[in-house]
Amino acid sequence: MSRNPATRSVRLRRSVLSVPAINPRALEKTHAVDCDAVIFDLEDSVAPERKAEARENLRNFFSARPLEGKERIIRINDLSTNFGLADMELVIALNPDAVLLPKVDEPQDVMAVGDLLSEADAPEDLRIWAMIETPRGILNAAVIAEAGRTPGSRLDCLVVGLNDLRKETGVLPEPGRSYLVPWLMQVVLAVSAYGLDAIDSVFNDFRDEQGFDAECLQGRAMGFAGKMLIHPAQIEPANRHFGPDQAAITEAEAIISAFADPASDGLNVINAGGRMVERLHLVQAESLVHKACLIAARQAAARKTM
Ligand SMILES: CC(C)(COP(=O)(O)OP(=O)(O)OC[C@H]1O[C@@H](n2cnc3c(N)ncnc32)[C@H](O)[C@@H]1OP(=O)(O)O)[C@@H](O)C(=O)NCCC(=O)NCCSC(=O)C[C@H](O)C(=O)O
Ligand SMILES: [Mg+2]
Repeated sequence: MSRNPATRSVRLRRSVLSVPAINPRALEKTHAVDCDAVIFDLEDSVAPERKAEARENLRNFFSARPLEGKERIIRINDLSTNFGLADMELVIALNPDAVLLPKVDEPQDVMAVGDLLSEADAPEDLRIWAMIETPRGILNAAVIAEAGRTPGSRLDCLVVGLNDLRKETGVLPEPGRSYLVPWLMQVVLAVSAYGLDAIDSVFNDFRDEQGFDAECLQGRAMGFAGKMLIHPAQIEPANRHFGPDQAAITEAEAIISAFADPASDGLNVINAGGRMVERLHLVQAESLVHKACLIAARQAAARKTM
């Protein structure tokens, strides 16, 4: 059985901003910025001797006021470290939308966290995201994503981490990511096979607007749902590049109207202005228009709170 990406429930994950949990000022900024999701990082952006302080910051942040209209994800330290279990206790106490596991090598890494959540009776809608950023993680991307299909699995999203992957493999940073594209596509293929989302890696040089634009365009063309970000300046371009543009919305609406025409009743394929359009394109068009509606609703809600 194959699952068409267009039939998955549509989530907005164009811009996924990482915020070091050690930085209360940056945490506070997440209320005002227009990203779709926030990753509260307890892992690599927090020094070992400050992990407890970072957890305390997150407790204070979550208890102060709810973060409206954005997915909330906590990135923990690997369970094999001295910090992983304390991070999981915090996740269970704070009940974010998801927990992000770093350096996932194999499906068992995801299952171990799933078991901890179930033993703690964590709500079913507390999902698991997995960072794919090790050579074994790339090699196992398909079996990791497949684990998301086992009954009761909470796996929802894979996030590529190219800093770690470059460190492990020796691939050098270069525009176009030519040596990395095959591995990135392996992740996209894996999520497409098992109905998950894939988020493209961070782009470190947050002042390089042109470089960031090019990488967003590439990530979008490869099939990523969005991009992990490190700086608020990256949010607007990520939203623009990973959201449907007006031309795509107009085209999708035309496909929906063409199939709604009684003349299309009983037809699986029609001529839409000289182009073959099938019902599979209708499904894609409906999904795109739904996404556009979600974005419009978010913008309207944001205007209300201004
Ligand atoms: C990279 C930074 C350390 C730069 O910070 P800074 O020098 O403070 O930048 P600016 O002066 O331009 O900041 C302007 C204001 O914006 C706020 N800010 C900056 N970044 C963020 C953020 N991510 N979220 C919220 N707010 C942010 C600053 O506080 C300034 O505010 P104000 O002082 O009021 O003017 C910094 O951007 C940063 O720490 N970024 C995130 C780093 C991070 O999360 N790292 C972990 C994720 S990366 C990753 O996962 C790699 C992956 O694992 C892999 O292997 O590839
Ligand atoms: Mg990493």
